[in-house]
Amino acid sequence: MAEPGIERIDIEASIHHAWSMLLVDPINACQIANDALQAALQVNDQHGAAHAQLILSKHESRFGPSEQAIARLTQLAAYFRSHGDAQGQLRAEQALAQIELEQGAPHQAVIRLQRLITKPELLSALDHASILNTLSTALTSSGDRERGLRMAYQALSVIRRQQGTPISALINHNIGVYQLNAGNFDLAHKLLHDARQTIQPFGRTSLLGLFSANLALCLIHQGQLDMALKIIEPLVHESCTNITPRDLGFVQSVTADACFRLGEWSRGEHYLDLADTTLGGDDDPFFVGYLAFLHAQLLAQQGQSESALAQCDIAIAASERSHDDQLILDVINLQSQIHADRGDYQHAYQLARAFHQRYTRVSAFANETRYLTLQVQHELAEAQSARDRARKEHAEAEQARQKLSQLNRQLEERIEEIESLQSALREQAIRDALTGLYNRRHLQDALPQALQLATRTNWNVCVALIDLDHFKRLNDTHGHRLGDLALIELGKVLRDGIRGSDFCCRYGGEEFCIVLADMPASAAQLRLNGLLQQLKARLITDGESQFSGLAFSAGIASTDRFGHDPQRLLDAADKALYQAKAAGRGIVMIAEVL
Ligand SMILES: Nc1nc2c(ncn2[C@@H]2O[C@H](COP(=O)(O)OP(=O)(O)OP(=O)(O)O)[C@@H](O)[C@H]2O)c(=O)[nH]1
Repeated sequence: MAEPGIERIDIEASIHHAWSMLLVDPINACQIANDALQAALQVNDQHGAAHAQLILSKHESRFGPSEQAIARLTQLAAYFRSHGDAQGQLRAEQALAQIELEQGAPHQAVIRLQRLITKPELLSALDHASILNTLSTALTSSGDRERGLRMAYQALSVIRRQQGTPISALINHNIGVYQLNAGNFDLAHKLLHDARQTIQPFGRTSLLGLFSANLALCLIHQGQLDMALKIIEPLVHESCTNITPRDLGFVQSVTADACFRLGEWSRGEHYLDLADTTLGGDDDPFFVGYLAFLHAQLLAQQGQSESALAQCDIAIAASERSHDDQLILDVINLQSQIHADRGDYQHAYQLARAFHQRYTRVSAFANETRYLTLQVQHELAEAQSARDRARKEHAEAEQARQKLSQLNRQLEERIEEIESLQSALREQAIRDALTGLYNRRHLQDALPQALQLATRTNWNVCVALIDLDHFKRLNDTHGHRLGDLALIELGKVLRDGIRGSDFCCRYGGEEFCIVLADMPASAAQLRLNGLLQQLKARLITDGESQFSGLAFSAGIASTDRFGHDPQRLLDAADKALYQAKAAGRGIVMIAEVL
């Protein structure tokens, strides 16, 4: 059995591909969707199957019986809703709105579509633009032309980064049709021409038929009949699989129209017959009106004025329903001509006046539309530049914020560096470089502090001065290097031999000082004697010479005898040290008050 993970990716990719092709190459899109459906059913992928069916149903709604499509799309919309698939639901509902629109229920379509865009931020640009485009057509069909136009331009602004795509062509085309109906032929020509150019590379699709038919209709209104025929006639014999019956019927009708206006009556009649067959039974008011008008032209030319006028009445009624002002003007004009040809000048005159009144109204509307178009474009451009400005400001603020936090980081690093440098310097200032012990400067700060603490805690503190014996001789005999090593060794013995709360420092030269807290003088003497023995036992060597039996003399002064004045204690300890030296060295003496 196939690996389900792999099938899932294939199905998803196929569905995505089919969606993107549905507009321009529906036959191929359906083939791909069908394959995806089979694959999805095989691996029991309900989600994939539903999306594939959605594509097939959408196609069916354009090319096949709509009742079946409605039933399937309704089912699919419910399925997507119950499974929380917002995009699936949206696409199914949009397809339903499209059918409602084609079935002449634009109000219903408007309500459905407006529900779909309540949260535009959740839609992809393509889905959003597509819904706005359908909504635009639905609004225009329901008579709200102004909002229809606004929606179309809004759709265009939503996909402004995807110019040249089929959907942008579709939107341009719809605005072109809008301008065509309003009587702004130059603007309509440009939009329809651009839309047709965009869609042409995709081959002979239904869209090419539709866009060409509207462009040809525009050219007819501009009086460029040959050009109109040149564009539309080659598309007339499309097979029904590539083009929807409505689009094909429209192409055939416009071709007939161009022929009639060129005076090519039998050629036009042929195309009108084709259009009748293709559109037979379609009750869309636009097609009903257009076909009736074409028949009226032909009948009038054949001298059957009564039948021609009857067709004109049908055409007027239908185009009033489809809000097609241009067709109404054409029909009134034809009616007037028929009456004039029959010698009924009174009727002809009345109709000419009606034409004139209507024409004035339509022209005013065309002007209003031009103005509205500019206004909408201006509003959208303003909104766009406000959005761009806000985005730029946001980006600049973010950049500044990042720069600031980078500077802060650098500053913090610098401060840390300075602080560690300062503490290294502080440490350096109170440390003796040779032995690593504190130096005399530290003693000057630390001794008064230790004595102050002792006053509060009622401890006895001993200050001991220690001086190496016969150090000069050692230096002279073994050299300064060994002398240094002897100092380092004594430093180690002292540091390792005192408690954590005590401290020792190099007082100067070969002299050291220890401060022992919470200790009577006799205990300090005992401790120092122990250290003396340790030192004596150490072998001091620099690799070349060696020496052992190094000794020191020491004098101890305690607070219980000399009080808490640092200098008095140091002086007393120094005196005791002197006495130890005098007494023969290698002795630890306790200073006594005389
Ligand atoms: N190698 C070395 N010698 C030092 C250092 N500081 C002081 N000295 C030497 O220590 C010696 C001290 O000599 P003296 O003051 O005469 O004392 P002593 O030779 O130890 O004799 P007594 O103290 O009387 O036992 C001098 O020769 C100094 O040069 C040092 O950092 N390294």
